[in-house]
Amino acid sequence: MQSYAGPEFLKGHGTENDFVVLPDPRGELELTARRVRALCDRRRGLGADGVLRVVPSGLLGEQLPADVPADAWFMDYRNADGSVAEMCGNGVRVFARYLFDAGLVSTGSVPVGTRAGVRTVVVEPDGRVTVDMGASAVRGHSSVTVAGYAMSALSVDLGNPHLVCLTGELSELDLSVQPGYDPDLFPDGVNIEFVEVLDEERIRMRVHERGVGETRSCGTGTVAATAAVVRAAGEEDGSRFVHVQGGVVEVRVTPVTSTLTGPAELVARGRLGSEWWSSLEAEPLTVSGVSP
Ligand SMILES: N[C@@H](CCC[C@H](N)C(=O)O)C(=O)O
Repeated sequence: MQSYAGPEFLKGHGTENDFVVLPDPRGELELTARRVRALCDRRRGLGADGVLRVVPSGLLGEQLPADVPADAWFMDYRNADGSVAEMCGNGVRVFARYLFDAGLVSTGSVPVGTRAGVRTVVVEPDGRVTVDMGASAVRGHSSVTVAGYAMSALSVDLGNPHLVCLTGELSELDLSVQPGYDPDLFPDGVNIEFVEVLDEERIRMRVHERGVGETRSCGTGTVAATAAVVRAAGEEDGSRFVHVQGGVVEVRVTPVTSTLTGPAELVARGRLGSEWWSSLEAEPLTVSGVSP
């Protein structure tokens, strides 16, 4: 019989970009790609776009970026396909919500370690959560193909890679398949944003995330999109409300940094089935490179 004494989990989201949060204060969880895929499976698991392991930076078991202190909490982020990513803008806001709610940090701003370096997060008086995302680095132009139609794209780095396409009406885009991109430029994959300018203050965005597929929001993607739109408008810095399928976030970009503000909620907490979790311990054998 299944006993529910496995690892603790929480479920949360930021504008419907959803995550399983796994508290791991002693750095004991063995979070394999198989376990991540099982947790994120929307039929056989809890269902999520990604997993956020909450671990002290010093216990991560990986080389830390130079600016991450060993005593900061670290967001060990994984995409739904089990791949590791450097940063997640919605994830880090949900992560900070967990730290505050669990009493692991007190009020004020909290530094969170990520593979892209430290990101500082603040809970606003209205309950929204803001993260300082650092500078958005524009790398140059490339192209993206959707259903055989090629569009020009701007490469923007937020610690993780993005290609932003400024396009028109978004509702007809079929993002159920991976859009084409230049694999020589992005050998590890890329997040791809499609952006429609609504007016001087508002943009609409859809996104195909690396390691996930189409999601209802992507925090780093909203910052990349705003950076591209502000640049196209000939501005040095600027703010936009970014309308995604899961809600609205507010983004500000300047030449030296950027901020992302929006809702971040936790909706459930529980324990994983111990037998289920243990059954996922060993990676299954792969046949011709295909994992069962
Ligand atoms: N949803 C995220 C981005 C998650 C990582 C991304 N899929 C990648 O592989 O870089 C966000 O809110 O930023």
